[in-house]
Amino acid sequence: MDTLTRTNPSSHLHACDVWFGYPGRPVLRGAHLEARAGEVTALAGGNGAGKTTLLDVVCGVREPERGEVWRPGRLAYVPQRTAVDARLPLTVGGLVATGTWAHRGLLRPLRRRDRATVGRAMERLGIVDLARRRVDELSGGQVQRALVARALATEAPVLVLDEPTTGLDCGTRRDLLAILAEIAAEGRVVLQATHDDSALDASDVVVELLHGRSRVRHTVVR
Ligand SMILES: Nc1ncnc2c1ncn2[C@@H]1O[C@H](COP(=O)(O)OP(=O)(O)OP(=O)(O)O)[C@@H](O)[C@H]1O
Repeated sequence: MDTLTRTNPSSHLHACDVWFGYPGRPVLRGAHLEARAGEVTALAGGNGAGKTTLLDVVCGVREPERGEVWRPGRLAYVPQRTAVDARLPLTVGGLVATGTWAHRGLLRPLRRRDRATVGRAMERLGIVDLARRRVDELSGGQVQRALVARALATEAPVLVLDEPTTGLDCGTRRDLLAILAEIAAEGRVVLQATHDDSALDASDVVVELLHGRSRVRHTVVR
């Protein structure tokens, strides 16, 4: 079998020689990606380069035609905000609480521990005051923060985000990037696909996708 997906005994997320295409459209042609615990890794590349496709493969949403993917345990995926149906009939608190389903099981009531996890995630993203607001009444930046809080509430060791800063104002973008750096510093893997220069600058490692292959563009030594 050419394709292999494994749980990584180390704390790194790793994709090796990944091939994937849509019908009649090859996209990934031997892409490699490594994202280490404790670092923010950015996946860069022009429109249509295959960033979302590679994230989908890395997260297990799409099965590669060839290649290997290792994941260090559970993973939380924040898709592009525009790919999320913001007409969700949910409050912000309800949305963030769905992040705890992995611990408590679908439709089981929130335990005290789950409520504390949800509260901490909302506090961290500065959205406690939005807890009772409906998601479909929020601005784009507020939805983005709620989605990241939901991912944090999963307590997964790996956080994968697709263009998390797109459409955010300067201050919100800066705050979100600082939060991602803090999350990585706690020993988690943070991987973000991005076009945003400030997000690239704030990342420890930048991997660029070009013609379906990837190369490390730079590693920032802090
Ligand atoms: N569901 C799909 N079916 C067919 N082709 C697709 C599908 N999704 C993406 N593609 C194509 O695959 C290629 C890579 O798309 P992908 O969304 O992965 O790129 P990207 O780097 O994330 O782009 P962007 O920066 O514009 O979001 C593009 O040519 C796109 O048109």
